[in-house]
Amino acid sequence: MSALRPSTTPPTPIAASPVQATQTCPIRLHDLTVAYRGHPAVHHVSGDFTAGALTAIVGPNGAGKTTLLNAIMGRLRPSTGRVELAAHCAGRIAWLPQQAEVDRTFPLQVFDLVAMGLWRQIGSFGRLRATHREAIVAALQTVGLGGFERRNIGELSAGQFQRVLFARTLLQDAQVILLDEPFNAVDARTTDDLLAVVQGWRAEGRTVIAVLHDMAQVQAHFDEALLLARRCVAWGPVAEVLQPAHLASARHMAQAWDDHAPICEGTPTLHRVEGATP
Ligand SMILES: Nc1ncnc2c1ncn2[C@@H]1O[C@H](COP(=O)(O)OP(=O)(O)OP(=O)(O)O)[C@@H](O)[C@H]1O
Repeated sequence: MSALRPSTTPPTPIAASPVQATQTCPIRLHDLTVAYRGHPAVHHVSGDFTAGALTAIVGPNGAGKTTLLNAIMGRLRPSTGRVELAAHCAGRIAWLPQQAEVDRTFPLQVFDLVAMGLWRQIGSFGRLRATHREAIVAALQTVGLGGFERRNIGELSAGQFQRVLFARTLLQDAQVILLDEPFNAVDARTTDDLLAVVQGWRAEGRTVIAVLHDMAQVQAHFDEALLLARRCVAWGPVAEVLQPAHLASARHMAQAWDDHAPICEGTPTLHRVEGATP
């Protein structure tokens, strides 16, 4: 078994496949409401995600952040409104769920899990060629896990497993990458390494949308923020969204929540701050 520790292996970039540069909005929300058993978790949200930008979705616990990601992925059906995906994004959205959603008892080796990122290229019955194997090894090296190929995923620490999921995402060659609390329960070194991967996606023109709780992280690394408290409190450049008044408003809305509220309780709200640039 390899004795390599990820924290001693600096990430090294692999040759990224080029992303078609486009300014077309990849995802547009049209008055989107998503409810569970009639109770809205995301309520009347409209706006565009900026192409090629890093957007953080922030807000209190229960604000609807994961629900919104699930709606974008098509895993939840809107009650009203819709999610519009640009044509160039069809089938090219990667999704990295919260670790708690992944069953790590499944007997699977790191190499095979990362190889799943090539599914779009290879298909269900395709065979891995030498170039695919090289790409898998390179992706693992990029996330600091060179030598971990034959480890069982159940043997990895939370941080190591998150690196593996990032390696799989690297191979997906997605136009849009959705990350749900990607740095939860991982240490500072791993977070820094994975943030470098995220910055690499940005440099390649990919659109990244991440649910985050660490506001300092958002301010330091992200271009835009969508502040949710079931409704959209503010959406635009990070510095404009993360103002004390907006954060207080989100906290107030969270405290005022009524879990038995009807599905439509007022006029739609939207505070997309204009002038955003990636
Ligand atoms: N499967 C479900 N069935 C019923 N209600 C749900 C379900 N999933 C989430 N909810 C409710 O929807 C609301 C939004 O949940 P969601 O997980 O989207 O919030 P979040 O902003 O991601 O929260 P956190 O920061 O705590 O992860 C919450 O009130 C939650 O209880």
